[in-house]
Amino acid sequence: MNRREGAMNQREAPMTRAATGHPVLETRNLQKSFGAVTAARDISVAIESGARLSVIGSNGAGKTTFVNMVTGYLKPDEGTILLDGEDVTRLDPRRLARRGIARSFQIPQLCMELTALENMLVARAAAAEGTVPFFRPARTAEARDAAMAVLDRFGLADIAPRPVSELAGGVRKLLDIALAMIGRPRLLMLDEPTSGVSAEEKFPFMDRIMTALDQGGVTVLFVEHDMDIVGAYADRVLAFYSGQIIADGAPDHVLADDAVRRHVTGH
Ligand SMILES: Nc1ncnc2c1ncn2[C@@H]1O[C@H](COP(=O)(O)OP(=O)(O)OP(=O)(O)O)[C@@H](O)[C@H]1O
Repeated sequence: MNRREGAMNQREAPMTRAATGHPVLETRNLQKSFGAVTAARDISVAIESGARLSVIGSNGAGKTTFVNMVTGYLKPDEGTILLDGEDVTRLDPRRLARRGIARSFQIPQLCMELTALENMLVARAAAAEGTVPFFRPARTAEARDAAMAVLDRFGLADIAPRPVSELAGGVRKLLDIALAMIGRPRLLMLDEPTSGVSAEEKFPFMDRIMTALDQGGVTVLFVEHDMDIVGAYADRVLAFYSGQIIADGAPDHVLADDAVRRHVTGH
């Protein structure tokens, strides 16, 4: 059974993966404005361990603002962020990364001149030390083995010695996610993982990512505009509109919601 068939079955019995306990992440009444624009209004949500949660919404709905607040790139004006029950609202991205929140970006954040493996070693040292030691990537055999194990999980072992500048866009995206996994995060945020991936490639691409992430035992939150991908790979969907969550639940339920059809999917 591939991931897509698995996801179909999950939709009949949504959230089965989520039955493992307390929320990894909880936000309470998050508020953020930019001048007259309210980008987050009273965002309260609990994300359970093991979830595959997709964040959807049209342009400007507040998805990135939410992800940026949870990963420490933006400070909320009001509200609280709890990681495993601990208040982390004021922590910066580096400290949050060390506490187990990792993210990938729509445009991969990689060092082009370094090889894939060297990028992994820099990321590993950064995860361990909390700084980005460009001139001191982790070089022990243990660090190398750990980096190769993560590359292997993503099917990237063969490109380990190649400079990132030589790699295709899709491979760079995979490497960026592998990089985020090197610190063994508890929660991984993916920003539009399939953007720029062709229609034929997007399902195999997501299968590869999700299989690798399943092995890593990480809770995943992904921002996504492609509803086929959302329907196939999420077990829960948060729909944003105008800085608010307008629907939250299993994909079938959220994608059939009238307000979501009106404001998000455009049906
Ligand atoms: N740094 C900023 N300064 C001013 N306004 C901002 C800033 N960041 C976001 N906004 C505004 O906040 C609102 C929410 O933006 P946000 O980027 O969170 O939406 P989004 O759902 O991620 O959209 P997209 O899908 O286009 O990335 C928008 O009106 C946006 O213009």
